[in-house]
Amino acid sequence: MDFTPPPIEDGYAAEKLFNSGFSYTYDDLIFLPHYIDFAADAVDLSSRLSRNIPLSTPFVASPMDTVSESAMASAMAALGGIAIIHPNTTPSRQAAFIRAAKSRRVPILSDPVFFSPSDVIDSEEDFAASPFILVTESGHSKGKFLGFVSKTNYLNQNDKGARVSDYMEPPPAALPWSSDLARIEEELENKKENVVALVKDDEVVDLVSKEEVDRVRGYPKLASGGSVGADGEWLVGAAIGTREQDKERLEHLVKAGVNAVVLDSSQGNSIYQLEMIKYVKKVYPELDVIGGNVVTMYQADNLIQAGVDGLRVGMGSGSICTTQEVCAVGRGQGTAVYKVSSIAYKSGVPVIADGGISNSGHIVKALSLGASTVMMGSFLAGSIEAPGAYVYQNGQRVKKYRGMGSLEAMTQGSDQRYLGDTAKLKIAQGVVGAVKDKGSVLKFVPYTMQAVRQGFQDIGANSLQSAHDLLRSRVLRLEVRTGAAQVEGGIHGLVSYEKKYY
Ligand SMILES: NC(=O)C1=CN([C@@H]2O[C@H](COP(=O)(O)OP(=O)(O)OC[C@H]3O[C@@H](n4cnc5c(N)ncnc54)[C@H](O)[C@@H]3O)[C@@H](O)[C@H]2O)C=CC1
Ligand SMILES: O=c1[nH]c(=O)c2[nH+]cn([C@@H]3O[C@H](COP(=O)(O)O)[C@@H](O)[C@H]3O)c2[nH]1
Ligand SMILES: [K+]
Repeated sequence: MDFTPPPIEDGYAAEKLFNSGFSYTYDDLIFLPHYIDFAADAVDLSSRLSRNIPLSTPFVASPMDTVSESAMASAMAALGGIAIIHPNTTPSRQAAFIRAAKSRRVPILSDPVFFSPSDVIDSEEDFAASPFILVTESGHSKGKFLGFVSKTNYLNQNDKGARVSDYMEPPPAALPWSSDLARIEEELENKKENVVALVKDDEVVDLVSKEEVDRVRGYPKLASGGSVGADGEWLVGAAIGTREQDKERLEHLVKAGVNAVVLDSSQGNSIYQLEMIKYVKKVYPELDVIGGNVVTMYQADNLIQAGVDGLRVGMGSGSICTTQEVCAVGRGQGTAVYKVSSIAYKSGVPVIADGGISNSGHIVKALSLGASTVMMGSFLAGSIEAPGAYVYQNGQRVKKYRGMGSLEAMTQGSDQRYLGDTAKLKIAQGVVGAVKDKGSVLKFVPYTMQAVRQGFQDIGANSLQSAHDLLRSRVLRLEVRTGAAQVEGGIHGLVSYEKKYY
């Protein structure tokens, strides 16, 4: 008999841990630290959203109507990430969000509104999210630029029934649409003006105020030129469904210059999606198509065979998701990301870890388990760039955040997907809620990135590729945390505390 004890293992390699029959999520897992021979600042987090879309920041804003419209798209692109514009609206409005985001290269908070000179402003609401109303001969973006009305100007106007031409201000100095913040600042300074117009192909696309320039200047300096395509415009993605009418929607999006399209389903391994992938690849061979959602290797393999350029992973892991409860289907997000990535990388298909991200540690885990990017809803929904206004709830400033499968969101737009030809009964797979005010993504995303770099440094990965190499060569070691270990890993035993990350 051989009484030599088996070797003591210092943590498990991922493949051993994830073959144990458990569905693990991020909080169940912990990485063992490795060896550091580089500075945290040296960690390179550049990645790919899909086969042909490089990103310098591996962050993606979710296609949800309380997360991604034009302001989020320009801010995420400015940060080196990308937003996927939600489809819970008409095709032309979804396309307009893409156009608005792509028509400038500064992450200002604006969605331009156009009036004709004879129009009358009914109320402050006509300004929507923009501080200005632009007046053109036609009342649309195409047309001679005649002047503008600022919200302050309107509020100070005694005769609210007056036509805008009676009190609008004349067009300010103009700059090309692609001007950066420094160029705009210089022009404002030189002309001693408070506002400058951005023009593209002889059309006014937006106005930028000194106030907006100062606001953006107050955030951490943007590290790169952002996510920019070959045409010099920011990269913007958009989501569509898998119904016949989504083909027409896609045509609108392509005309607006969309850079990648996400097929938005909770269970992506369907005949509907396989057919849509083939259709998109045939009609728009240059366009990257991202399939999903999937959580198993089997599902992923089917979509890869059909030709996807990217995979979105997660079923029921989102903060507003009730899918696992309602349908009893899904997977712990840590396991899902690891399993799908372990097959997708062999075909060079990047994986988006979608849902369940609530802190920087979750991002480190998702990326180190094989994902190329993380997609976030709740993490971004409390920002000023997310659609909707802040309200007070129990003394806290919050913004609405809702699932796209919640009854409220379904009634708003995605009704047809549920009440298709046969389904008569509507079953919600998501809830409506609220998230805390987090300020601008231009501030908290750079801090989150830095925290992620520190996590990478601890595991000895100086890039995303290096983290994936450590994972696959079994150098990366991890363990499952018991309930008590999770309590220990959190804040505990204090009478009170204040949690501040930066
Ligand atoms: N990631 C997640 O865990 C989940 C996400 N969601 C989100 O909610 C939204 C809706 O998701 P789903 O309900 O999965 O939308 P979906 O549009 O993919 O599916 C809705 C229903 O329509 C059917 N369908 C789709 N295409 C069809 C076609 N061409 N012909 C006939 N029937 C067709 C589907 O089989 C399904 O029964 C999405 O934004 C999704 O991201 C919802 C649930 C879970
Ligand atoms: O079960 C669901 N019912 C819904 O109504 C719903 N809406 C969004 N999603 C998914 O959740 C992701 C965002 O999750 P987080 O807030 O955790 O980032 C998103 O990116 C989606 O994958 C839903 N899942
Ligand atoms: K959930």
